Amino acid sequence: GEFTDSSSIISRFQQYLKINTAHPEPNYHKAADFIVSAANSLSLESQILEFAKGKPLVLLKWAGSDPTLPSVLLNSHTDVVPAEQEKWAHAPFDAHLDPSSGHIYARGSQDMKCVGLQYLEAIGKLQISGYRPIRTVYLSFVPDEEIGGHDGAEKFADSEVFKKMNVGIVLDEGLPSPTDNYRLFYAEKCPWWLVIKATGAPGHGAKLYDNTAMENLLKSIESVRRFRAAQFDLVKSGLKAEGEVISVNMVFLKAGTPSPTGFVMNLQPSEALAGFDIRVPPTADSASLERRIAEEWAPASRNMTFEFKQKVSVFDEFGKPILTSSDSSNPWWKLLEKAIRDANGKPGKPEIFPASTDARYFRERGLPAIGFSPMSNTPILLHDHNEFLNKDEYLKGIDIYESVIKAYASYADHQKDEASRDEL
Ligand SMILES: CSCC[C@H](NC=O)C(=O)O
Ligand SMILES: [Zn+2]
Ligand SMILES: [Zn+2]
Repeated sequence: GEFTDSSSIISRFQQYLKINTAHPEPNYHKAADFIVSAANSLSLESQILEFAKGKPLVLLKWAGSDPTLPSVLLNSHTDVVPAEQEKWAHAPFDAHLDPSSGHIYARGSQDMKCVGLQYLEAIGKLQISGYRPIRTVYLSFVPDEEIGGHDGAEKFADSEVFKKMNVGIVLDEGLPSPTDNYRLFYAEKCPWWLVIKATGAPGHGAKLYDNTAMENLLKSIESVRRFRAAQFDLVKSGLKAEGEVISVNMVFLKAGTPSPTGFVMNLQPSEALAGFDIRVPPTADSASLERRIAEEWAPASRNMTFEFKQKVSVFDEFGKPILTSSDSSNPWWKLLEKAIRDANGKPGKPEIFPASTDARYFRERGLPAIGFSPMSNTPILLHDHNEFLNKDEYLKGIDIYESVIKAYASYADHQKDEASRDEL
């Protein structure tokens, strides 16, 4: 039919990609209208929630036959990161389909407009096949993820509406895989955004003396670099996965005395700052990292101070690391793996997501949440220039979700489900 032929499916994806929802001025209303009209054509119940003004969240519902069972939530964010238009081969909001490769170039093609629309396309296919869900399936299209999710998923997960939904399992974004595996994430690293500041004696640019701000800062930077290299070596040697090590990258340097032509060259400044994006896995020894920061990276003994611009705890309110179990205590994990295999895909090993997603707001509340974006044989281009997804890979992802949504919405082992929620 017209709805399920692959050229209509691809052109709907392109339409969604063409809506410019890049920060700092995302066109959220246009995206919300697009989603609501797609939902109408599938006869899904829809509502727009505005937890923060100008930031609509679209919530869709596909009612199940047994409303007493905990529901399935399929989450995706509608916002995307900005793109440097001139540096792309094809404009980031043209959704250009390259006829020879089949790649669709657009900001959001991997992160994560693909997933949001694949959920809907999969539901459309299931409806046409005559399938009726037992569990209720909800879809949330949330704003704000790329700037922290505080006005999106965080407020949503905190809301009365959310409580009434009685969610039992959440699916959210993952990462592409360059191999034919599909990557699955049970946890994510926590962002610690650190600014260290060195102070020291100012003086003549020609003079050698101790305790300058620059020297004090450089000693810290050397120490951070050694730590970074050691963590990275663990990954390079294959001893640890990317998700298991602490990442630290210097993201800014600020020092010097400005002059009309640049900087004063013969004056050693009395202050110097550096910023670091640190990501801490929930499995890491975060207490020892805290000591390292206070004792080695910003020691008061070297005239240094530090401040966190953001410091997300790796622990929940009971002091337990925030993660979703991927063993037999979590039936959703096995179901997902099996559903992927049933659709001829290969599930990978459980991993820790290297950056942050909205999944943490659901995991924090004790809900199982799995990060999964069905993109295999695809380079990782999130936040990069020329982000693309191949059209066949997109279509394959819809088949995968058809299998996954059917498995989840049909899963009716009530007792087992309750047991696994208690354990989590
Ligand atoms: C911590 S708020 C920013 C969230 C962002 N998420 C995806 O890239 C990230 O930098 O991981
Ligand atoms: Zn994302
Ligand atoms: Zn992102």
